[in-house]
Amino acid sequence: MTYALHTFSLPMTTRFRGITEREGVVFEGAGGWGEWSPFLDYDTPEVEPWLRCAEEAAAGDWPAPLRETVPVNVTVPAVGPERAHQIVARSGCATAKVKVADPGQSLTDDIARVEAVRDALGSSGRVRIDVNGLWSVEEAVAAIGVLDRAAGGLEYVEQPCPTVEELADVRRKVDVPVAADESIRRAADPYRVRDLEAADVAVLKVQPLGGVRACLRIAEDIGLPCVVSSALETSVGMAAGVALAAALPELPYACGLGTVSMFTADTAAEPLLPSAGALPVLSTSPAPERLVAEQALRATPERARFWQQRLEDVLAYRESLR
Ligand SMILES: O=C(O)CCC(=O)C1=CC=C[C@@H](O)[C@@H]1C(=O)O
Ligand SMILES: [Mg+2]
Repeated sequence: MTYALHTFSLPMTTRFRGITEREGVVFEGAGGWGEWSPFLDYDTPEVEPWLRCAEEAAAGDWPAPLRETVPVNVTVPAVGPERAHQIVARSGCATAKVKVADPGQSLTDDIARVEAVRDALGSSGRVRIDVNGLWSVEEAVAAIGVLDRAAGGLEYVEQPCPTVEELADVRRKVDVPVAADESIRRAADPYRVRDLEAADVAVLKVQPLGGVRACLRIAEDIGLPCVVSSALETSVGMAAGVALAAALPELPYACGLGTVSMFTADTAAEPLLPSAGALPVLSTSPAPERLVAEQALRATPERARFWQQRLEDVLAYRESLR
């Protein structure tokens, strides 16, 4: 496969995961476009499966979908309650995922955000929280009870603590279901989560786990309900997550794939944004027409060189494994 990289750099509307500018590349293959956008803090072996996901998309090698649309949650960053209310009310989604335990904020801030989200969703909506592994077991047990009451019932708590062992411990101590996200990054991780009975729900991200087909196999093997979440892809990469969600035999929860709205612009001319809380399923990724046409979306030549080097490092790493 040859790789003619188009490097993008897109400002985010709100700081998220410490990121204000999202960088990555897209390239075209025989069957469509793929996006490769591993976060900058990941090293070469870690970003190799991310490339496999992009190659699968560019080859046009996705399994047949079982549904035409995929329900998504609105993602609420660690913002104040008024802004949180506004984000949820405007989203059209019936499920909200609320970031909590953000560094520099208190449990009181989280309570206010979760209450505002419940108010915006109404009693029939679902509220889940994402801790990104920032609590100890003791903190988790105390905070989950408080936030469950503030939310009028939580659907689940995502990654309350950093380790799989701690997740298992929390899961035994609280009634709210536990979802594993950061505990599932490499291909072997989901099996550990299953074996230690550490979670009720598995969060699958197509890029870190090596693509749609790889994730389908994992989902089948671990036998846990799965939520497909984004790794903050642009629409080109988001389509791969949607393809996985569309091909999973069971999809009991809304997916975390509604994040294209967190960018000020998108690679595709028609961004993959939810309508009435759901995304359309596409047979291939949308073409990055805007990125190709608009200089403003492209990264500087220096950043483009960085991504070219990053790709060469991964290809050399693959060779070293053969
Ligand atoms: O799940 C969602 O609603 C959106 C995706 C999302 O929250 C994330 C995407 C990328 C990096 C992560 O820090 C973050 C997450 O923790 O789930
Ligand atoms: Mg998460």
